[in-house]
Amino acid sequence: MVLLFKIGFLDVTWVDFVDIALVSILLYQVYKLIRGSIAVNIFLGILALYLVYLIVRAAQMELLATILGQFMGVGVLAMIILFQPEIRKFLLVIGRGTEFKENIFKTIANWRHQYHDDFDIHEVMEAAKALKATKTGALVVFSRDTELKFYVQTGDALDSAVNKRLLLSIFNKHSPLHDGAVIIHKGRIKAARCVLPVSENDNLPPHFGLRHRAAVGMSENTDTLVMAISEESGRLILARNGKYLRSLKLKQVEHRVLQYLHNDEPARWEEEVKDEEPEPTESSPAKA
Ligand SMILES: Nc1ncnc2c1ncn2[C@@H]1O[C@H](COP(=O)(O)OP(=O)(O)OP(=O)(O)O)[C@@H](O)[C@H]1O
Repeated sequence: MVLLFKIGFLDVTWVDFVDIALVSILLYQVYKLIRGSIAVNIFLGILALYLVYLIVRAAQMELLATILGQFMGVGVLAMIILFQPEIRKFLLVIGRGTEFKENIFKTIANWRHQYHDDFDIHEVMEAAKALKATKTGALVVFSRDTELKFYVQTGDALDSAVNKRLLLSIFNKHSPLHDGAVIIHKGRIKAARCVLPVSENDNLPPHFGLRHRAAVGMSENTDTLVMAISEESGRLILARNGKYLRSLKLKQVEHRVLQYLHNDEPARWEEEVKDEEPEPTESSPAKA
């Protein structure tokens, strides 16, 4: 190994620089992933404990080092349990971003096109327009690649074509199916009344109720695009990868849904989300 310089008894090589750079990137990515959730506090706590352990061990404080060493011994297992949702999310992000996956998608593009032609997005948009106008709460999950069997099973299976009247009937306040979410996959309404995971992100606006938290939570945990319409204000949000867009015009919503379905989303979707205009206050009504 090429020795760059020495600090006391430490031999510093270029590999050490690469090592430090990679660890820094990894830590930053982990921080970015868990930022805003309570997991960040646990992560910082574990990091602080580990640093203390390193110092204690270097100072050869045997007793304290042994006690902290016990914690560190079970640390990996504890971290897997504590960070289970974040690890899932991390692996999902990696899997989603690989070139391999992109190539596969391109290869089967024709098949994808055929299936999306079966699905008339205007039916959903017309339904969304009516739901917003009548302030009818709605939660719709678009799943491009997976059937979401686990979530479908939490509701009532339907397997019907997507059409405006059916969506309006489902979300009608007097319908027994109106509670929970509708899942759309391969141009079919797979199920209604589905229960979605609720986001624990502390940074979501306080006025977000369970419906919106469920939309964001679902997008955190799965590779889906979720649309929520508020019963209180008629406001619509689109959630993706734990982020959300609001104040969108219906044309923009349609565009986003199509981009998602055709796997043609802008690389900077998440950054764009952060730049969205702030939620209007009570005195300034929502635009969407
Ligand atoms: N985890 C969940 N999964 C699926 N649907 C949910 C979930 N949590 C809430 N909902 C749906 O949201 C509805 C309203 O919940 P809540 O009143 O807390 O939301 P809200 O955001 O305040 O309402 P709104 O968005 O209409 O203003 C519930 O009746 C249910 O249909």
